[in-house]
Amino acid sequence: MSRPLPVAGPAEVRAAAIRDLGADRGAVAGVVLVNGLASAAGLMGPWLLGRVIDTIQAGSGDVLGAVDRLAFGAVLFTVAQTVLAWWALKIGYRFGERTAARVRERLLKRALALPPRVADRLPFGDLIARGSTDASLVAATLRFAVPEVLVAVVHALFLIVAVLVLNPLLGLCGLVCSIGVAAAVRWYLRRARPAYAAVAASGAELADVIAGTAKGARTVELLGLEHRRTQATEAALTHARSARLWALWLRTVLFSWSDVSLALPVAGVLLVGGALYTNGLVSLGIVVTATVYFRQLVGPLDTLMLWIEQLQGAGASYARVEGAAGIPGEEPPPPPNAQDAGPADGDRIEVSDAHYSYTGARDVLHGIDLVVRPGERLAVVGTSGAGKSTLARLLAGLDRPHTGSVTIGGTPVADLPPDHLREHVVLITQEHHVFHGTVRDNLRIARPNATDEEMHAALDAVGAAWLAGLPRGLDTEVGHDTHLDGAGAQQLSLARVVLADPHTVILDEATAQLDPGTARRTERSLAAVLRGRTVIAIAHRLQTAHDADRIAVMEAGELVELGTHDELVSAGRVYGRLWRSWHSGSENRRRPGNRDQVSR
Ligand SMILES: Nc1ncnc2c1ncn2[C@@H]1O[C@H](COP(=O)(O)OP(=O)(O)OP(=O)(O)O)[C@@H](O)[C@H]1O
Repeated sequence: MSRPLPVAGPAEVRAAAIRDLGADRGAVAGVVLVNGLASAAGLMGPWLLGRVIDTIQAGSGDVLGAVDRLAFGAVLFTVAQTVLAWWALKIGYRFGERTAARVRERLLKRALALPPRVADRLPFGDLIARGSTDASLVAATLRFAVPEVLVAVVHALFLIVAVLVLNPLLGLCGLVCSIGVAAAVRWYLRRARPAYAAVAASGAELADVIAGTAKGARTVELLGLEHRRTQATEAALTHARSARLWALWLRTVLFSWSDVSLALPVAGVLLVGGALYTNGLVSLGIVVTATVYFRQLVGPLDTLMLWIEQLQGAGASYARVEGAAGIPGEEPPPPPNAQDAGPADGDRIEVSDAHYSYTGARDVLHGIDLVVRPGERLAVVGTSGAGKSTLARLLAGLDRPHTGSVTIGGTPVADLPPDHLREHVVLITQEHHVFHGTVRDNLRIARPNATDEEMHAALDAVGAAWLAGLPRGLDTEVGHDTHLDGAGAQQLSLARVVLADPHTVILDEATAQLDPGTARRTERSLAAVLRGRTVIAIAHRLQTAHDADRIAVMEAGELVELGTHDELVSAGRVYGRLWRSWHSGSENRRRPGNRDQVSR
């Protein structure tokens, strides 16, 4: 079971948010400035309305002319406010898009920088949820929340300051009546953070269960585990649903409470303003202006409420996206000379007293000692679970033993940087991948500076005749312009091996599960790839072991026999027994193409 991925704490999320805002500080300042101007223009409308009322009430001079001028001014300021607010939002949205891209790129870079041995053990569904749902939520929030929140805060501040300047008593009255809103927000925030963290975690758990079922679909089908997997999915769904319902309930209370609270400042200002006006302490125009300002405050405060609620979910997602920085990378760092120097002592592979455990609780390899000579063909045989694939992973540098060593030319293979590693050793399994992009892109993964001639030669070597039929040759988009079948995709990945040109190739089930037709084509391609290289084959057929220079026999995590086919047959121990039982089997079992699986 893989350990859950780390989640960043509030301080780390704050630091990341400040970093993201700081990275585009020009845009942030632009939003605040332009929006400040828009808010200032917005204040003029209600003020001019108050002046209209006071002018009509005074009733002296050219009242109509004065009212016309004031009304024209109000129209001008309203237009100015609309244009400035649109401009502020435009700057804000652009900022949001840039920042969202930055957050996604950061997560992607972190995930890609993880060594395969670390990435392999991560909870797959959780990582996918962070890169998709969480990153999208953070991106959407940054895109809309930052500009809208800034706009609302600036607008609200301007309105409050304007009422305080207009009449401090009315301003204070409005603020006292706003306490209900503050109480609602405080109540909500105390509960919302853990609630949304639980929503995000239960979503990731659900993604993990679904991804696990999809990844192991074959095993689920073979072992009849459908009911158990359905039960696990239902349990995860129930968990996710109750977490979401709790968060929704909190949200419902917040909005009902704040709706009532938002009406109070307007009512308070009207009541106190009415009393002040009746006693001749304030003009009617000022009371109307202050009431309209407090009425207008509902708009930005509503926006802030909405975002406070949304930010809880986005905050939990931000914490999960940033938490990826805390995924432990490598165990011990590679020695400095391993970074630039390749193996010094030839291509000799040496496994010395290697112990390995997946979980830390139980060793699955118990002190393996093995030397593979350059150019040798070694077959590794053994019953299922004996540790063959684990040994293959250590030999390929995908993992390192917790004690002992696995070296190539004297250098620990897991310490070799990826570029050097693939020049020395490549593991071929039946899990080949075709990347979105052209055939050329797919091949240059193995050797970035490969020429067209070299790529054609590599595809030729593995018998990829389909290249000639592609509409745009190496520039054909795989998956878009053309579809490659299983054997074609395997040939493409084998051509990558030819280009990487490693001295050692490790084969683990490269063809074991393929249908006979595909397997035959793939084996022909493989033969071309293996020529002139050291080959370590996890042998699932005794014929493969028979053709090898030497055979290593594994049992329960130990290397129990090592020698040539003839030596092991005459020793009459584990391999000898296997060979005799296979050899004395039916004609049918020896027919070419039939698989005698040693490891099952
Ligand atoms: N990812 C893993 N986490 C925990 N234990 C594992 C993992 N992979 C393999 N094991 C365990 O390690 C032991 C060796 O497994 P390994 O796959 O290396 O054997 P194998 O000889 O290759 O078997 P097979 O022929 O069935 O593939 C087994 O007990 C297996 O259950």
